[in-house]
Amino acid sequence: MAKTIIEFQDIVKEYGDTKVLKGINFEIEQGKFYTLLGPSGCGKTTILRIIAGFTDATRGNVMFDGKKINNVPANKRKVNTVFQDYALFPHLNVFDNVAFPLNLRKVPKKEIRTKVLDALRMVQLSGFEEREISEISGGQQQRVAIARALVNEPDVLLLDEPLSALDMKLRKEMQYELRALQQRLGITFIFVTHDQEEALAMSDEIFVMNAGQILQTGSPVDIYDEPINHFVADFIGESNIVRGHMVADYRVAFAGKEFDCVDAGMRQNEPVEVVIRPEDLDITTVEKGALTITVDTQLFRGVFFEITGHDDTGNMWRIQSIHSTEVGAKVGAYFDPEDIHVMRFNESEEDFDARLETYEGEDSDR
Ligand SMILES: Nc1ncnc2c1ncn2[C@@H]1O[C@H](COP(=O)(O)OP(=O)(O)OP(=O)(O)O)[C@@H](O)[C@H]1O
Repeated sequence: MAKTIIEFQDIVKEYGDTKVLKGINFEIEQGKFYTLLGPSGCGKTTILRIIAGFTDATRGNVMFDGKKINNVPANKRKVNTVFQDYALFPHLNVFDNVAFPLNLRKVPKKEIRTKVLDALRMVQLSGFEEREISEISGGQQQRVAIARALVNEPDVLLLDEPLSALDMKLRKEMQYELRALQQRLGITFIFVTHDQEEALAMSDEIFVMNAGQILQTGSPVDIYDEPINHFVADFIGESNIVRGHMVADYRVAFAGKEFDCVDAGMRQNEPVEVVIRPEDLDITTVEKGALTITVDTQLFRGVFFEITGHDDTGNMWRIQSIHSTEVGAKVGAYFDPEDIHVMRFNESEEDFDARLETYEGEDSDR
């Protein structure tokens, strides 16, 4: 296992009566790409600011490389931040922007030149040294900001929504670039976004946040396939979420019927929520379907038809199918038992992980 570089121990942040972080615990391992993902105002930037030393936590400890750093000033921490608006100096050229932190530290001129040229090479901007900031594109400005953050050779790079000012095409390109850069340098990246697609595409580990809390931690695949609750299932990707109850281990009821599933460890008759992703549902004839759906809308999305409809008990369903149908038609919907994901109400992440571990093992032996 890689070394833990940053640890948050029960971090609380209050502004007056408002608690914006409600007891945050996590460990960040060296050399991985982490993403803090959550809606606006959930506390992502506040976490970055506490790591950087721009804001103090009200309670709790921030550990860096095993040592408490609560009282270490920002300029003494081995972290650097890339801000959303890049915060470049418009009156300085590319070279001088990147050199700025080194000039501040009174690094010798010759060393500055080597380090700046190295940093610009890392972000593929060699030859742009003399350009003014106004003479380069948004994506290039972004890379200058990253070069400036890298020039101090931080152990951890904090990136606060660094792609949000870019248009969609450039944003996608920069996602590849940032990911490749992180893997090449082996520096720990902590990236903030409210864009779930971006988080899924780029991260080794995602912390899904809401209202000052981390709801779930895991790899993109884990979080997508096994969301802990309604919020996470809804926030990450598209979901059908319907209510039901557990009949027994590996047997769940919803939409007035019973189905085999791969989830277990709940009480008999316990009310649950069931998630099935639209891409895991397909349409067939009513006779062959597991559920009968009346089609409400159909949109052609290029690679698939996006069909919405309702079942006999009033649940709404979204289906992505390569087959087309007609509005008003009755179709059968089908899915595999492993595509049903059952969620308990108010299960803690610890209990959720323990249950998954126990029953996933059993399930594969069945
Ligand atoms: N200096 C401050 N004084 C009072 N409240 C603050 C201060 N800074 C942040 N907040 C509040 O703390 C909460 C969390 O803010 P934060 O910027 O961490 O959220 P965020 O998840 O990064 O949001 P966004 O994606 O919009 O940047 C918000 O409700 C915000 O209004």
